[in-house]
Amino acid sequence: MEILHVSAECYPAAKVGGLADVVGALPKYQVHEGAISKVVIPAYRTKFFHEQHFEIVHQGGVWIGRDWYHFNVLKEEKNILGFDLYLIDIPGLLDQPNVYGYDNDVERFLGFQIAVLDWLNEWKHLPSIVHCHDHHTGLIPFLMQYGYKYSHLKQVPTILTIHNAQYQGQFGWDRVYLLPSFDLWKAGLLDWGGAINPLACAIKCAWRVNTVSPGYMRELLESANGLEGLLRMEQSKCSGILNGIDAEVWDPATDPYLPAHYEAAAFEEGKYANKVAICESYHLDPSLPLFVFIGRLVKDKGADVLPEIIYRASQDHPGAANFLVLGSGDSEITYHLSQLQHSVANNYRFYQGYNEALSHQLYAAADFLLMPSRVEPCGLNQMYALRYGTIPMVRRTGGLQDTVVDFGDEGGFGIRFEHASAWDVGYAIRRALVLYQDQHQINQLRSRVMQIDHSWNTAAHHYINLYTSLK
Ligand SMILES: Nc1ncnc2c1ncn2[C@@H]1O[C@H](COP(=O)(O)OP(=O)(O)O[C@H]2O[C@H](CO)[C@@H](O)[C@H](O)[C@H]2O)[C@@H](O)[C@H]1O
Repeated sequence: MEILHVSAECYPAAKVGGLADVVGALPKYQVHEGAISKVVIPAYRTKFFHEQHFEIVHQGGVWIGRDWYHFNVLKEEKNILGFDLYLIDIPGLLDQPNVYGYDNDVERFLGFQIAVLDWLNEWKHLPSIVHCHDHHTGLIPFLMQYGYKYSHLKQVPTILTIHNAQYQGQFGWDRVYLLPSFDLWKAGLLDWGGAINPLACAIKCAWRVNTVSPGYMRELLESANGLEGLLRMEQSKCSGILNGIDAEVWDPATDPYLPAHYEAAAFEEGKYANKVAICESYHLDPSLPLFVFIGRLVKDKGADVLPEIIYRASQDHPGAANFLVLGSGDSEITYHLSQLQHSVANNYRFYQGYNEALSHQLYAAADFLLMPSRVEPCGLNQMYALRYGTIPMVRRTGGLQDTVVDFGDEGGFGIRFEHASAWDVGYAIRRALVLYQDQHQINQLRSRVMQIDHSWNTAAHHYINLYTSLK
């Protein structure tokens, strides 16, 4: 079986968030399962692009409306990720340092998709599956079915994985001329709500659709940023498969970013050494419980309530806990988090920006990880926290609900709350502080959570079963 994953991100080549982690790990585990799994992403000008070696395996040209671009398909030479990685290099379109955030993102990702299909058209054999991730690749299932140039690819099954249905990549019909010619009788498949909607189009045209947790799949049928009705209509081909984590990259026993290593059998000394290292760097008292937040600073992650949560906790329990936030995103949230450093001077630090090394160090150093997400399709952070012996504190939603059981319930190990409000999270923090006083109990929980297996083994198997059902 040969699978081609098409995505905008893949760790470590290009990462903005969890999509990269999934596309950087799932194929590796599929290779372990005996499949041939390949990944193709755009050739952004990232550190990885400059540092690795590539060979050109295909050359072509794409029309985006009236503009013509030459493109190269590059293959990473040494197979350092454990699977074949291909980059679509389109000078003038994709040769930028960042993944998203340009005025011409519509043209950039259209160019990427068209180049992938043009390249695929030239393969001497066909892959068994084309697996598309999120809206940046959402027009591929449609074009494989109805694009005149790609009739050769009609029989290849397509899968869409929805990592986040909030983002759909819509653009106006005035730009339909950017697409390669297709059967106009099928134009309705591109449309949702009067615009071209790549995510909606993929939900209609992919052979199977899945989300990254069963809980999120159920939620989307009720509320999916306008796509709930469509998902209900297509429900028979939809399912939820819980993400895993790359247990080789995320392993406190070997993680190269950590100053001290540890494992479940003997974690206390090593985990504490990581906490001391972070507290020294950030001038915090290591004897206090450390609460961290890591993630994109957007409302969906509940980041807008963090300032109030932290301020209130510092008022209700003066000098009893430390907070450290690592993130970047919305400018208003960033401003409030920065300002908070003046009012909670001794017990709160804010690292604004993206820092992969620091994120690993924080999962290891923290006692508690805060995730007040309003929307969380799966969430990887809570699984990384568990692996590093850190107790996750999560809102009861999506994949968080599927992976974290409250320690007050039978077999539980985390802290759950209902609402992304300062009141609810404040109560959860109160419970965490009481738990922290009982070092025996918290150590038992830490030891237990470190042993939970969230590796990709199970999920990789589910995906292979899904592909096999399409043969
Ligand atoms: N400032 C920063 N510095 C360093 N690292 C940072 C960082 N901000 C975030 N990260 C890292 O980015 C990843 C975030 O992953 P998530 O799954 O939580 O979120 P995301 O919303 O991006 O993904 C979407 O896709 C994934 C994958 O399917 C789903 O789990 C999720 O629910 C869905 O919203 C983690 O590896 C985290 O450590």
